[in-house]
Amino acid sequence: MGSLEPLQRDFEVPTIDLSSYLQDPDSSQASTVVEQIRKACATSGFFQLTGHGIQKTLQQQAFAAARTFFNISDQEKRNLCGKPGRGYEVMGKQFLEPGKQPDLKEGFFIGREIEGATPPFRPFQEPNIWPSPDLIPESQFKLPLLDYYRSVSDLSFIIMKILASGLEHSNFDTSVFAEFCHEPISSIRLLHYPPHPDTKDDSLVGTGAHTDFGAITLLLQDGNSGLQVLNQATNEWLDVEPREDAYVVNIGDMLDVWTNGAYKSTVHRVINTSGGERYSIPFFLDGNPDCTIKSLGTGDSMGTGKTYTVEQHMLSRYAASYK
Ligand SMILES: O=C(O)CCC(=O)C(=O)O
Ligand SMILES: [Fe+2]
Repeated sequence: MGSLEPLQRDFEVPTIDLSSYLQDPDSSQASTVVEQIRKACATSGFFQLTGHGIQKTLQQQAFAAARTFFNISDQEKRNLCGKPGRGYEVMGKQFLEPGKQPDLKEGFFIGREIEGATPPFRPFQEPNIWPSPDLIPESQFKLPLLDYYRSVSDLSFIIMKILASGLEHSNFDTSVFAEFCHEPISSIRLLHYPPHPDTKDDSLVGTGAHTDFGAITLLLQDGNSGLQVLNQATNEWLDVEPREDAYVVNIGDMLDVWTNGAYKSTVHRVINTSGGERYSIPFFLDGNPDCTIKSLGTGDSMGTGKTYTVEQHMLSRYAASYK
């Protein structure tokens, strides 16, 4: 076996078909899927997932909901702003890349619905904010989006299992993943990018260069290009093909820390040069708020001796990237 360091030419975003794993996770085809995912996460930290079992009609309903929402008036959207991770986020509210202008995108966050929750609410656990049914009927927004949320959330737990299986022969204790997936902070975010106003002005970005905060992200794209991943070895941006049938799955900072970089959280950005409007819907699995983020290997390989909870980590990342 050669060096474990990935070669530069291995930096790619492969497409991986999950169907054999879903049919029988103990089959030999399923082990191939586990290995393909492990390898992708150890190199670019990104892959596209097909055969994931999420219905095309549900995905289309989620995009239709996003289009309807972003078309309502500016004032009506602003009335639906909320705490971090909930409701409407105005254009330019997030500022991900120092040295660039604020992100040219608007968004709408939906978190896990918590039955019977009463105040005071912990951060990221506030009730969702919904447009009044007179503005957008529940059948066109709230209901399909909650359905969509549950489906992608279930898929994210399956991917966490696969990522744990991929580490079976390492010294990482992945038993914490079950706790992490219990009552997690997680959200879907409807995103709308207007056409890029001036492709010659490189201070303008749709989503500035960043790494994701949580464990994994499952992103649905609308077929418009714009997402790029940074190959740090060559300092080149790799375009991610906008496939409507696939989820772009990527590793976030928590998993990178847990695995000492065995799974990589890679810098990415969006520049909407598609010429038209671009919509995307990321799902972020950020985990149980009380879970600790530190190396799961033996010894304190982070060297700092510091540990953070999911909640502390999320609060500090939101504070750093929101105006
Ligand atoms: O819109 C996209 O394609 C990616 C968005 C993204 O990277 C994020 O929200 O973290
Ligand atoms: Fe991201």
